[in-house]
Amino acid sequence: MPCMLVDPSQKYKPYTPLHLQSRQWPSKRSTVPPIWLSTDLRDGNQALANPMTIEQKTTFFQLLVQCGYKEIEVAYPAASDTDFNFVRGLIEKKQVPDDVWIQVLTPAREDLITRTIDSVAGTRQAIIHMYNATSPLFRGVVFKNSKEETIQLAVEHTKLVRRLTEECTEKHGTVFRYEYSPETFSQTEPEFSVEICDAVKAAWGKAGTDTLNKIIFNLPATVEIAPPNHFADLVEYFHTHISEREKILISLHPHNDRGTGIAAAELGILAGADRVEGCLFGNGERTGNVDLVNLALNYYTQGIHPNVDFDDIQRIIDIVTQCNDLPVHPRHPYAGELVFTAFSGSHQDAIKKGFEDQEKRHALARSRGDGEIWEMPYLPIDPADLGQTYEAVIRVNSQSGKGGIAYLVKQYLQLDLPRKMQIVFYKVVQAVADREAREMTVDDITTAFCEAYHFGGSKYEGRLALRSFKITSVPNPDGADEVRNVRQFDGTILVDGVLRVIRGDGNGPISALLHALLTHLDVDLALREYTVHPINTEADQQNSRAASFIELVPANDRKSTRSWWGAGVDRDVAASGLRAVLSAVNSYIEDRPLPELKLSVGFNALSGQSDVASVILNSLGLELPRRLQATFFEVVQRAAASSGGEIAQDALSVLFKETYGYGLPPAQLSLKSFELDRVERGIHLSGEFVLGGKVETVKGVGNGPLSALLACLHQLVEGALVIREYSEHAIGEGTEVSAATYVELVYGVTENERERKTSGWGVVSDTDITASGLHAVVSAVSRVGVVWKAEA
Ligand SMILES: CC(=O)SCCNC(=O)CCNC(=O)[C@H](O)C(C)(C)COP(=O)(O)OP(=O)(O)OC[C@H]1O[C@@H](n2cnc3c(N)ncnc32)[C@H](O)[C@@H]1OP(=O)(O)O
Ligand SMILES: CC(C)C(=O)C(=O)O
Repeated sequence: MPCMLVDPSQKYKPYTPLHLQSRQWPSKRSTVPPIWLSTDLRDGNQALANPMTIEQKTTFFQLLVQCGYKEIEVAYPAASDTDFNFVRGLIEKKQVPDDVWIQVLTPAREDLITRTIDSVAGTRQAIIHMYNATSPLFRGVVFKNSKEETIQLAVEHTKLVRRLTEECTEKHGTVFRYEYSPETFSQTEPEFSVEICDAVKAAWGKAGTDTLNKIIFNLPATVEIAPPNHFADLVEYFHTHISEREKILISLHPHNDRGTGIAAAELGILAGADRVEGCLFGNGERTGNVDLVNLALNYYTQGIHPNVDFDDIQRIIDIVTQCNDLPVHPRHPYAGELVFTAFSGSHQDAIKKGFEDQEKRHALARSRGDGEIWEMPYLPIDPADLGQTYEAVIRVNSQSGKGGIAYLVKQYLQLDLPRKMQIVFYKVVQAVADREAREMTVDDITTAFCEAYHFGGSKYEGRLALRSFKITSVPNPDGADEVRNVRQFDGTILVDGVLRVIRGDGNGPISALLHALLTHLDVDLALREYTVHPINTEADQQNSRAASFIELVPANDRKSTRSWWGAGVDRDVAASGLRAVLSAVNSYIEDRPLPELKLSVGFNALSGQSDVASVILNSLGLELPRRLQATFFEVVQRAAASSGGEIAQDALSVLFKETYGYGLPPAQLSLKSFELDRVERGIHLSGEFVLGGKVETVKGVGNGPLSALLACLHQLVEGALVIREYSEHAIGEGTEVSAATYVELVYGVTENERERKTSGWGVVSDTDITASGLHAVVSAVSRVGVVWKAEA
């Protein structure tokens, strides 16, 4: 059986509109906040299944004071000992700040008025609030009173309030103000509301024009029975018809039966009200009292400070809910846990764009000394103003789009993804969201990003990872201008856990790396899009880094619909681009096998040199400089030719050691010990050299240790020794670290009147970097065929 009536007019009467002549409120604006009264501890409390304990009421009272409420209805003291004792406790424990007025409610009954006034005796200042219902239904059904009897009830008891408060002032010094509520105002004939309030004012007899002497007429929408415009009409009627308006504060007390309590209050204020009574988050009878937080923040978002603070709204929610045991709805205006959250794609996209635009707008405004105006799609207030973070602003589920996901990547990884990459990554997240059928947390999204793009450290490294690299600029072989110089990439990358030395040329670092990947790993990709942005520049110049994003396509199909994106971050811009390339290449290669090292004679010289260098790197930890790679490669080729065209990896490191005496006992000449001293002309070196088993002490001066050593050596050899190339790098980590040094020596000597020039390498590693360099030079001397002075 259906419950709802086919014709509800048979059961429900519509409200009676008020034909207000030339109403003013529709075209007014509210530019100052009203006086606030919190009735949480009275109207809010009386609506709870379990009214608050004294302890809870005290906590709540302190919170209201902290928020800045200056008028607080603390109880219906005649209702219970708890309420009475709570009021006494506040007073006796001096918990009421001097600038706060406590208010207490009483019906128009002598015994209850007496007890109510007794409850506040001795406090510095209090508002006595008396009410009686005035509408026809209450007059007829509840009180069975005529209009005159209703007025008489109010008038007589107002006189009683006056007498008792005056006695109390005399006895205890308490200052009183008086508030009268024609309860059920919203259902009372407007003329009768005015008539009874005029009579109450006359009975009170001492309303004045100073704010503190004004009588407060509180107009409740005890039950909200009509749209808010009707309520505004009733208020404007009262405002324009009550006598001595200047001696009156019009207060509103909206309830929310139709869900328009906020609107009723706002329109009522336009219609002439000065004050609003309500509760935090709208607690109160039935659907609640008007929500003071909502109302105040509506002012705030108009640029008007409401004179109350909700700096840490979560703390306020926590205290309120602990006290009244009522949850705040997740969609509650300003306060719900979801109100600053967008799940849907188009909202997220707009918010992301809004933040980006606002950042620029605010920077410009700051530079001009202008205000930083908040203008944000879908967010009428800055969550930060309420102590909320932006963390929850964007949350991702199956309704979300690329914009929201990109926002989170930007927030949490500081990466501003290019639009096309956003679309690609969106599909990655969507796939996870669909698979898991749940909301994606920030952690899910950042992890998905790190996994997809092998981003964020060794945990997410792909099959290829950059270890070290050098970019050198060499003149263009065509002899073109400097700008068009060729860039050479020499680097070490980890390939499936094995170090590989790779090298390539291009017109920039990225194309040089792509060339190296083609040469060594058969990866034939070209660059289609490349963007880079700084990270952290403003906040922390020291730690600023570059983020690069790269799209690669098959080299032979630049318009390909298939492409691979990569991201890389590094302090060095070039390195960030190179990391991004490897990130994209990792996606491209997936599980496919990669070419192995080629150690057979006749193979491509470029990859051959690097492959040989890779073996030396993996076996001995030495990163050979490019010229040494070339020299040693020739040695390897000769050795391989004489052993059937191939050379084993083990044999290769033995060959290297033998060729350069690396790690072997010194040959002809060695440096047994040395001392370095700073002298006026530079560095003085005194060395004990062992030459052909004989120890000789030789001294030399140079502008550094190496030139001082050469000065010593020139005392032992005929001709001249010149260092052509010198490089070094660390081997190992932490306390195990040592230095590897590579020195290429050129030796020139005149023999039989003809000049002979030879060159040779010395390679040494030592825990002392200076010793490593000196020993490398001495080692090289043994490989350039010097003529010893003794021999000459
Ligand atoms: C719209 C509002 O929120 S108004 C505030 C409502 N809040 C509360 O009622 C909470 C506190 N109330 C109470 O604890 C109790 O109702 C008390 C202590 C005030 C009175 O309790 P009781 O004496 O048992 O009376 P009861 O609760 O039945 O109240 C109804 C009586 O008060 C009368 N009454 C109701 N409102 C008023 C009023 N504003 N002025 C005078 N009399 C009133 C009723 O006509 C009825 O009288 P009757 O017994 O002669 O028929
Ligand atoms: C006592 C009055 C103001 C009241 O609480 C109401 O009408 O809701």
